[in-house]
This record gives sequence, structure tokens and C-alpha cells, in this order.
Amino acid sequence: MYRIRTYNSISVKGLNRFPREDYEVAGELPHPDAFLIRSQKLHDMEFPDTLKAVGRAGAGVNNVPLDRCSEEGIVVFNAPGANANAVKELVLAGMLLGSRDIYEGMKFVESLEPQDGLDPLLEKEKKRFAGTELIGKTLGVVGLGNIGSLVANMGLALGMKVIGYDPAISVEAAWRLSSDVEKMDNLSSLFSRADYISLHLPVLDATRALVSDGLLANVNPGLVLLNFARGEIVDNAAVMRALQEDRLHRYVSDFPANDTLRHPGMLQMPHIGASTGEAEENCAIMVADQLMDFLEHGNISNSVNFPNISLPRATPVRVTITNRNVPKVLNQITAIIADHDINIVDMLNKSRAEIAYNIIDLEACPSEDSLEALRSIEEVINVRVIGSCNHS
Ligand SMILES: NC(=O)c1ccc[n+]([C@@H]2O[C@H](COP(=O)([O-])OP(=O)(O)OC[C@H]3O[C@@H](n4cnc5c(N)ncnc54)[C@H](O)[C@@H]3O)[C@@H](O)[C@H]2O)c1
Ligand SMILES: O=C(O)[C@H](O)COP(=O)(O)O
Repeated sequence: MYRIRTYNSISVKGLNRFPREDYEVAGELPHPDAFLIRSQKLHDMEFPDTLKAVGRAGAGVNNVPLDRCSEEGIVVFNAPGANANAVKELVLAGMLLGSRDIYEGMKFVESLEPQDGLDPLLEKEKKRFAGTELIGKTLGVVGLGNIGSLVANMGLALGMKVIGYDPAISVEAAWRLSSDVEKMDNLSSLFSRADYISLHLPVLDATRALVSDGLLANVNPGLVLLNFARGEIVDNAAVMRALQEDRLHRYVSDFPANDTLRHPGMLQMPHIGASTGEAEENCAIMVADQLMDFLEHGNISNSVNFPNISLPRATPVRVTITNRNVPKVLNQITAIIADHDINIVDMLNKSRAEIAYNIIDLEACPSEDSLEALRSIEEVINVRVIGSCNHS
């Protein structure tokens, strides 16, 4: 029986992927094989010894201590692209909220009592809520991955000129992106040319407080900045200064902070970019399937700290080994298996940064002695037997 401990509100469609005869799935579950989470912060948590994987039903993994997970041999998965459309659609709403005074106009209507002469009052006051159109304006997209590429293509469909910046764009993302998106060589050029800027990059050491006084110093009048990426990417104090000094027209953000609450010019939402039924289902299903493939077969897809690796089962007995990615470990592994007279039927080894991962299909169950020998290789982090052998 595998044990999945859940945090946050995970779509039932995803939870139902786990067959109940083989999986226990619940919050507060002891001895979990895996966590299934959304934005639950794991940085201060000590992980149970049994934990083998973390499935993040979403895109951002800044709530997970990736280095510690790698050191402890814990595979972290996410759900790339599964909530991208939900965010793209909310960015559209954000652009409209930033260009038309919808929010203030609706607040005004909400403030009215039923009265004679309502129509003339509305007609008189509506000039206070006039706005501008998106068509013909320049949209700058920072980060052209799963979400940014959709936002950029949407901008073109709305009749906008679109410019983009992404120093590490993937081949798949480049394929998704229209060739009409103009590539910027640096952020300053993008900030100086755009009328709307939408952020779609992860928070990393290199991107913390990236949007600063410097970038906001030389921008088009009437700029609308949209942040559906992460609060930490933007220096809130710099944004507040830019709003006060009329360098920025609106800041539309999914990440309110104590210092930004009720600040004029800010339109803030409670982190609802991915909060649609469709996105929640897509994310939960994708991550549940990845966790099952990993727990039952040792295969890894869409990991953010381990290599992607998949090997069709050649035998019922599979051993997976995680080791630090240094020379001569594979030799030691195969030598120990050979010394214990076990035949390797198929195997695959892949590495990513500091981590190497091996899938080895054996003709027979490995003995306790052989497993002990494998575990005692200095650079080995963990050894797992998958199959009906009488040990863990
Ligand atoms: N508001 C929400 O609810 C919500 C929902 C989903 C994702 N997000 C956030 O959006 C981010 C992006 O999501 P995604 O699915 O598009 O991820 P993604 O990994 O598909 O794309 C991120 C892109 O950012 C690029 N990038 C990295 N550093 C950059 C830099 N310094 N400048 C410009 N580009 C840079 C990467 O090369 C990549 O192409 C996530 O990391 C998450 O923080 C928020
Ligand atoms: O990175 C993400 O996928 C989003 O921020 C969504 O987070 P959530 O799953 O907590 O809504």
C-alpha cells in the first residue's frame, strides 16, 4: 500500500486517480511515501524518513526546499502548463481592469441607493470612469514559458504589438510562440517600450526584486504592470513610488502584501491565477499520474530536481538508485550486483546537476546483503526495490 499525504485543496478528480486498493490518500497521514501539495510551504518542515516524492499540483516550486529534497533523494514534481490557460485568462481580465476603470465604476454603482433619476446620474458620472483600449498598444511579456507564451500570443490576437524577454526560453516554448513576438535583448529595452508588462517568470535568487526603481525609471506614461508570477519578483516600495509619481498607471497583482493593501493604483487579487476548476483538475491529475508512475515503476517525468527518465518494465523486479553525480558510482553498482550473481536484464542511468538516478531491472530479487552493499556506496543517497520481494 502506498501512502499519499495531501496538503491544500486538491481536486477530487486528481485524488480519484489513486486506486484505493493500492493507495491511502489523506491529510495528516503518517509515514507518507509522497506529499501532494499546492502552495503549502515546506521550507521549515522536517521530512519523514519514508518520503520519496513531492508532487506540486501547480507550476511554482518556490514553496519547496529543492536543494534539501535533492540531498535527501526526494523527487519533486510539478505540473508544467496545466494551469497556464487559467492564468492567461486572468491576465486578460487584469489588462482590462488596468485599462478601463471597471473596478472604480462598479464600486460607484454599488454605492448607489435606488432613486429617481438614476439614469441621468449614471450618464453624468460615467466620464470619471473612461479608459483606453488594448488594440495597438505594446504588450511586454517577461518569461515566455508555458504561461508567457500563451499571454504573448493572446496579445497578438487582441491586436497588440508584443515584445518578449526570456534569456532561457526552452525549445518547446519557442515553438509555441508566434514569430510575430519581437524578442528583446534585455529587460530595460522591454520596460522602456511597453504600455503593458506582464510577468511570467519564476522567483529565483536571480529574479527576486527584479522589478526595481531602475527598471521603472524609464517607462511609457500610462504603463500597466501585471504580476501573476510571484510577489517577491517585484520591489513593492519601488512600485508604490512609481504609482505615486505617475510613472505607473496601475499595478495589477495576484500577490497582495501588508504594505500594498488599499494602496491607490493597485488592483490586487488573492492569488487566484490558477483557481479554476479546469486548472485545479489538470494540475492534480497530471501530478497524481506522475507520482503513481514514480512510486510503482520508478519512472520520473516533469521533475524539477531529478532527470526525466522512463524505462519500460523488463522484469517484475526493479531497483532504483539515487546517487550524487560523480564518476565511478555506476561501476560500483553494477559490480555489486554482479558479485551477488544477479543478472541485470535492462538498465538506464541519467543525471541532472548534482543528482544521478538509475533504474535497473533484475532477473531475481536482490538479497539483503546486496542491498546493504549498494546502500553503503559512499555516494549513494537511496536504494529502492520495486516489486514483490520480501524487503523494502
Ligand atoms: N498566479 C498564479 O496562480 C500562478 C499560476 C501559475 C504559475 N504562476 C507563477 O508563474 C511562473 C511561471 O509559470 P510557467 O508555468 O509559465 O513556468 P515556465 O517554467 O513554463 O516558464 C517560466 C519562464 O521564465 C523564464 N525565465 C527564467 N528566468 C527569467 C528571467 N530572469 N527573465 C525572464 N524570463 C525568465 C524561463 O526561461 C521560462 O521560460 C511560475 O514559476 C509561478 O511562480 C503563478
Ligand atoms: O505556481 C502556481 O501554480 C500557482 O501559484 C498556483 O498556486 P495554487 O495551486 O496554490 O493556486
